[in-house]
Amino acid sequence: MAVALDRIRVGSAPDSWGVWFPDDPQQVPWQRFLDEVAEAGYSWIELGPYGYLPTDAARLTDEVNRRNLKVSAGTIFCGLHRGPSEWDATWEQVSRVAALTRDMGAKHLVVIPSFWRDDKTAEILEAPELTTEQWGHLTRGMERLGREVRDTYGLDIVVHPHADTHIDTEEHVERFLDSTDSDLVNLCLDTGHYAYCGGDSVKLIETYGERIGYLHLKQVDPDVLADVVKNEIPFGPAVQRGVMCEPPAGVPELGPVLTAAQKLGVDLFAIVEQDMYPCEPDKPLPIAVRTRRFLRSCGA
Ligand SMILES: O=C1C[C@@H](O)[C@H](O)[C@@H](O)C1=O
Repeated sequence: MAVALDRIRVGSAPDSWGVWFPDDPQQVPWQRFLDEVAEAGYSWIELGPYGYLPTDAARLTDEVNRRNLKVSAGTIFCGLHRGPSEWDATWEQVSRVAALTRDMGAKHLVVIPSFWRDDKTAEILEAPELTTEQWGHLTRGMERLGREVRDTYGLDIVVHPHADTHIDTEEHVERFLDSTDSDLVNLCLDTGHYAYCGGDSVKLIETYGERIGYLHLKQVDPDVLADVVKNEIPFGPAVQRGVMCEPPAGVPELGPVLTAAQKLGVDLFAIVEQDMYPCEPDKPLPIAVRTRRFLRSCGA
């Protein structure tokens, strides 16, 4: 009998329906996502890319309430390692997303660092390693973001390590955490991205427990990943090859991750995200139903 994971709040996100962009002909309409995520047995969702779901808070509230759904977070992308000149554009994006996130009753803003390699074209956009000066811009910029988002919108930022960004490997994630103030900046640990970049999620939860503010549950297919690493394939094409797979077929094992998170003794969102852009419209629902059932078997 699995341990009851009563501090874990499971949800899902547009990402698990193949949604990466606000508007794209290869994606399912937002009404279908909302209908199916509720049908699959989830009660918490994220906003996904801003503009995919309605951006009018009253309208979105009506749509989620009708389906007994609640919103756990919104998401932004930013390149604060480039220095203070990035602030105005970042804040302009943050203002829109954070206002909607707050108005939907959520408490978290997921912050994803910008990509150093283009998802679609594989073009190298920036060096994969930051200079010492850029690390300084990144950590001070994220602290400023954490402070201003909290003061202005009442939300906590949770920074999301991600493949093909500068916060990816164990070394980079630990460096980021060691260089930022825990009162201002914590982590959205994405178990799939962390495994993709060679990290061990259970170890990170056990050693940096007080910095884990939010979870994305995701698994990697180790065979596809070996090929991706060997051939230096960028993240977008890697997803098309199925590198992020349906639990429990991949790694890391999610039961031990959830048990380690439960032991932290705090309430934590654990939002399922199986990247699959682009996908056939009938593919996500059966996977979502099976994944929800699997997580229940783990106690969540
Ligand atoms: O949180 C996420 C948002 C997606 O758009 C992203 O690319 C995905 O991999 C992810 O983890």
